[in-house]
Parts: sequence; C-alpha cells; structure tokens
Amino acid sequence: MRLRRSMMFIPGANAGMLSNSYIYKPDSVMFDLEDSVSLTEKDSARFLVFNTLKENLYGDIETVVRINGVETPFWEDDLDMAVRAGVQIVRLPKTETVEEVKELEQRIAKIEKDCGRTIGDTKIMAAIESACGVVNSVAIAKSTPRMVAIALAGFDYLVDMQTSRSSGSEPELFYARAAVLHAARAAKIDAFDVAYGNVNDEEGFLREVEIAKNLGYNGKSLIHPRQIELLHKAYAPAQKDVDHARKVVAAAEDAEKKGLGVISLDGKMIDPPVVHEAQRVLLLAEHS
Ligand SMILES: CC(C)(COP(=O)(O)OP(=O)(O)OC[C@H]1O[C@@H](n2cnc3c(N)ncnc32)[C@H](O)[C@@H]1OP(=O)(O)O)[C@@H](O)C(=O)NCCC(=O)NCCSC(=O)C[C@@](O)(CC(=O)O)C(=O)O
Ligand SMILES: [Mg+2]
Repeated sequence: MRLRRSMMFIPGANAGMLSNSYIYKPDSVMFDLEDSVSLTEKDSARFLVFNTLKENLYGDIETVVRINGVETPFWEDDLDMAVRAGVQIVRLPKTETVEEVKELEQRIAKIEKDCGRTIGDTKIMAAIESACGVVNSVAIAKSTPRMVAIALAGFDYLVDMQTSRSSGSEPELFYARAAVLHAARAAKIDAFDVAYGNVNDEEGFLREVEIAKNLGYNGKSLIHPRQIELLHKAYAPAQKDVDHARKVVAAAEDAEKKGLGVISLDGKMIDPPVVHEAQRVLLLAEHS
C-alpha cells in the first residue's frame, strides 16, 4: 500500500524548482515536459529532468514524468530519457484509447530492455482529459499491469466539454469525477482528482479536496507547494478513527495467532476489508 495523496507538478524547464522541490515533501513529484514547457524549451527541459532524476535527490518521493502526448513529435525522446533515467512512473497526457497505452507500453519495454532495466519496472499513469477519455476510462485503467493510477485533468477536459469551472459543487465535473474513479476502482488502481489553478484560493481548494476525498479519490494533482500541507491535513484521519483502526489491526493479529477466521470487536464483525481499511487509516495517520 503506497500513499498517493499529493502529486505536485514541477515545470521541466525550471531548473530552480527541479533542484529543491523535495523539501516540500509531496508523496509524488511530476516533472512536466508537456503543457508547462514551451515549444522552444522542450529539449532543454528533457535534459534538465534527466539530470534531476539521475541526481536522485527525491529519495522516497515517488517520481513521475509527464511526457508529451503520442500525437506530438516529442514523446519518444521524452520516454527514452525518462525510462533510461530510472523514473518510476510515466504519465501519459490526454489519453483517449487503449491503443495509445499499448503503444506506450511496447516502447517502454523496448527501452527497458535496451538499458538493462527490469521489464515491467516502469509504471504508467494515464491522464484523462476529454470526453472520449472518460468514456474509455475503464478499458484504459485495465489496459496493462503497468497502470498504477489514472488522473482526471480538469483544464483540458472542460475545454473539450465546451464549458468552464463554476464554484461550489462543480456540476460540470460530476460525471467525469465519478466515472474516472469507478474506472480506477474497477481496475484496482489509484485515482487522482484535478489540479486546482488558483494557488491563492485556500477556501476553494479545500472545498474541492473535500469533494474528491469524500468520493474516494486517493489524492489530487497539485501545482503549488502551498497546496501540499493543506491536502495532507484534509486527508488526515480523525483520532477516534485511528484509535479504532489500531484496535481492529491488533484484534486481527491476535486472531491470526490463534488460528481464528472470523472475529468480532465491540459486537462488530472484523473481516479482511475492515482490516484493510484500518491499515489504510493507520498509514494515513503515520504520514499526517
Ligand atoms: C502557478 C505558479 C506559476 C506560481 O508561481 P509563483 O512563483 O508565483 O509562486 P510563488 O508563490 O511565488 O512560489 C513560492 C515558492 O514556491 C516555489 N514553487 C511554486 N510552484 C512550484 C512548483 N509547482 N514546484 C516547485 N516549486 C514551486 C517557487 O519557486 C517559490 O520558491 P522560492 O523562490 O524558493 O521561494 C507556479 O506555482 C507553477 O509554475 N506551478 C506549476 C504549473 C504547472 O506545472 N502547470 C502545468 C500543470 S497543470 C496542466 O497542465 C493542466 C492539466 O493538464 C493538469 C492535469 O493533467 O492534471 C489539465 O488539463 O487539467
Ligand atoms: Mg492538460
């Protein structure tokens, strides 16, 4: 079980941000080669991200590279660099079909073989950024064992849907949020909610975090370090839930030692899903 609450975008052409962003302690960093990098900086961004990955500054923080889309002339060079540098996850933007993922997967396997990485080591995350992507999200989420998460990308999605962000309960994202989350859960992988663009609007950000958390999203894509602590605090479990989770795990361990199958705690049945949820709560508490 790995915590994926915060995934912070770092523009790949920004040498300063690349060199020190581990200090903010997000669960994952996403070095971006796509939309935060201008056409004239694509090559230098690729070079900077390669060196950042090679320097291994990020320790336990999960590393992700967002490559350019498979319809661009950049994606193969981006991928080659990222896999050779040892990135943990490749994020494919604007994913619409299983075929795109298959093409990416084949290419990754070839690079892994060429550079001596274990085949299957590099994981994939698909970003869903259009109506077509949302409609195909179940198949995309289940398309390869390399797929560890899918992310809804609100900016491009809303452009595709010919609408824009409202405030409050955000009905314009309702269907896509539910669909992408169901796709992730059906494939037993993680799900990331949309990035929130106004880095000074704490209230709006937290409102959106609450929606994502209550739906069941593992976390959000973030664009500013200020959003990390806010998100982690919002995902921290209440003390009473932590106390209960400790009791559940202790009771389950005790039952295992005694060779008991089903047990009860305070009159309630404890079965594997209850134990799994308790372990998730304890993991969240440990990192809050
Ligand atoms: C928004 C702003 C310019 C504001 O900058 P400002 O400089 O005014 O901020 P300040 O408050 O002054 O920063 C205080 C200190 O934090 C440092 N700092 C700030 N941000 C940092 C950061 N991200 N990483 C590390 N460090 C950071 C900064 O260097 C300074 O450090 P220092 O000088 O040492 O004090 C900046 O945040 C930023 O560039 N964000 C990332 C933007 C980005 O990546 N966009 C593309 C991804 S979305 C997309 O593509 C849409 C999507 O595809 C999404 C999907 O797919 O999900 C879809 O369709 O929805
Ligand atoms: Mg986008």
